[in-house]
Amino acid sequence: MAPKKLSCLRSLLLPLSLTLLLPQADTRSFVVDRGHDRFLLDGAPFRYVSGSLHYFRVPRVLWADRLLKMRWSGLNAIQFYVPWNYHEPQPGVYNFNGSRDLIAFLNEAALANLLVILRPGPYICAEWEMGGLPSWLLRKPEIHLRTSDPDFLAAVDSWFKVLLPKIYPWLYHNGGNIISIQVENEYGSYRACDFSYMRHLAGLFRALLGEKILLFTTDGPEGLKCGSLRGLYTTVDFGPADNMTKIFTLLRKYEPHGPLVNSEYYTGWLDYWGQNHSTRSVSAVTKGLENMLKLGASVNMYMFHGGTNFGYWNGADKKGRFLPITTSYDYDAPISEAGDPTPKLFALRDVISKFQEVPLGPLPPPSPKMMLGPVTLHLVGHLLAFLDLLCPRGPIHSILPMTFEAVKQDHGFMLYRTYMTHTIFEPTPFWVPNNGVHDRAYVMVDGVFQGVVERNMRDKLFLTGKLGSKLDILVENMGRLSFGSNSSDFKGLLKPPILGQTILTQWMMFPLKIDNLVKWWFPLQLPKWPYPQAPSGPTFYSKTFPILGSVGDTFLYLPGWTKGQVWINGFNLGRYWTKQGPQQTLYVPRFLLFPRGALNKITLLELEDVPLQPQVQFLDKPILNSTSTLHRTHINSLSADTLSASEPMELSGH
Ligand SMILES: CCCCNC(=S)N1C[C@H](O)[C@@H](O)[C@@H](O)[C@H]1CO
Repeated sequence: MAPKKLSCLRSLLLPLSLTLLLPQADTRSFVVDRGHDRFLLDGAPFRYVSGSLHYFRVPRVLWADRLLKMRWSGLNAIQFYVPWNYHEPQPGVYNFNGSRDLIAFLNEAALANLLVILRPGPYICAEWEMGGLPSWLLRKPEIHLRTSDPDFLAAVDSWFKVLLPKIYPWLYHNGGNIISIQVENEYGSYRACDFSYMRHLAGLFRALLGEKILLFTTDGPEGLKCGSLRGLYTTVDFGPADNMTKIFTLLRKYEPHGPLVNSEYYTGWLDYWGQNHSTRSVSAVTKGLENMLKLGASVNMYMFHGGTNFGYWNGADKKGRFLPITTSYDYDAPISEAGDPTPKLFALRDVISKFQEVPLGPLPPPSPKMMLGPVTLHLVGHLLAFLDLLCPRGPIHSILPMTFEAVKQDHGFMLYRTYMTHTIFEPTPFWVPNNGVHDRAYVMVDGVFQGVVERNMRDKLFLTGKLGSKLDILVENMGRLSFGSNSSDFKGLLKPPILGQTILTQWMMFPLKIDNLVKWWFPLQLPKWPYPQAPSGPTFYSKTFPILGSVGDTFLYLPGWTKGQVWINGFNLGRYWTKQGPQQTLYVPRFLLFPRGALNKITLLELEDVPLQPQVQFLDKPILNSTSTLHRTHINSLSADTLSASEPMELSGH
């Protein structure tokens, strides 16, 4: 719905007298009043108290619920990114449908009476796959991302010439709810410091959005030098533990007048697989917010609702080593991953209420939760048994291994196959030089799982084999660097592996379309397993099951499983890594599940080791803070009723 119609809708909802007072598009304005260090909205002093949520981490059916809760919390604005790679999956192919319907999300925000601070990038960071940049940019391996590299700018121009005209009608002065737009993202933290790039972006935004919209930049205090640009309003980001006075004083060097703005006030923090769950205390977060509001600053809380990295969408950081982000983006945010208000939300609402009106009326209750299980899964088959279906076009042949990007495989998995050129009797070291496994390699000889070689790790495998034995290497893309990348994060085998003294050549690459197989081909007439031993390593498990009671949000718990990917009724729920933690459960929104006895289907691709009992549980609470060592104690501490089945179900096997 275009904003003009929207304002008509609003005029229907409001008493006529008030409608006459509503400013029409020609008198609407959102500007910086440098004389009084404040914003003006329609000419009146205005301060935003905003919160971030990412439509791309929340299924569309849940958008209205989350936005209502944010409005009720006392926010008058929301802030969100637009991930380029979410909307342009292939060059020139655009997707703004379903959970990618950006305009529908803007409309939902308007209906919730929330203004919008939009951050369209082109780079967004956000712990999102490649910081929002599409991986197909890397099909030109020499491209210099986030610079005035002509190849990069050509792709950026082409994308923004599609996106920006879509949001133009939604600019506040045109009758919409977008009050400001960020150019790039923390550019000052990027090594390039390419001012012609930033000037190009600013010019493009002005050309496509006009002169009225407020354009701004956001940087940490150390990034202001390279991240700010004349003509763009300068803002900062910092968290509760940072020195607000010092940072705002530094900001004044760039914006001597105008409102103080913290565009990312961290209410929590991100999680990496294998590290402890991050939290920020309620007291610290609320104290910091109050101090900023007392100064008259406008603040956006990052995140107010984090959501989930479904599918393969998580990004990664590099802090000495490669650190993939977890599937949960709970962020210890005021609204939990499952959409439930936390004590932090109520505490923040109390602070906001000291400075501006907060809506009255009850907050919607937490969503209904459901426990179920245990559900015992059955072996569907080894990944290699489905190779023809997973790679219907057959393999690509090359003397040296090719990257995911070179074969146009954006996400997920690729199988690399070669044959042993001589018999190896003694266990012989196998490795990939220059840390060239991006990111995890599951190694098999004639279908027998040998172990894992992973990025950052120096460990080697020791292999034996016969002349002509198949050497299969399943490589998993764990998500491209979203921050801290001084070079492009190509995926796959970046160097030819070495076995003993032999550089392995003559490769076949099988880009695997696993999601298609799970969605369309299961249940299958099981293909014959061609090897004598039982399948080990990458294997599919599955089960169909009815839900006899009422359906609710639930948290899939996979005790004893190691690492893999999960689909529920064909929806890619994301990665699990029980062995690493800290996340032990995956959020399952209730709308994914069929009620009243209809059959639901869970499918796992377990990449390493399967528990003796291939069971999973559906819990009514998440477990996000149990690293592998902690996990055992945690599981012992869970009350019996949480762990044991609520009641065993009659499971119809398929
Ligand atoms: C280790 C953090 C990497 C840098 N990211 C930082 S500081 N952040 C700023 C960045 O702009 C935002 O998109 C988020 O990525 C946020 C962390 O949640």
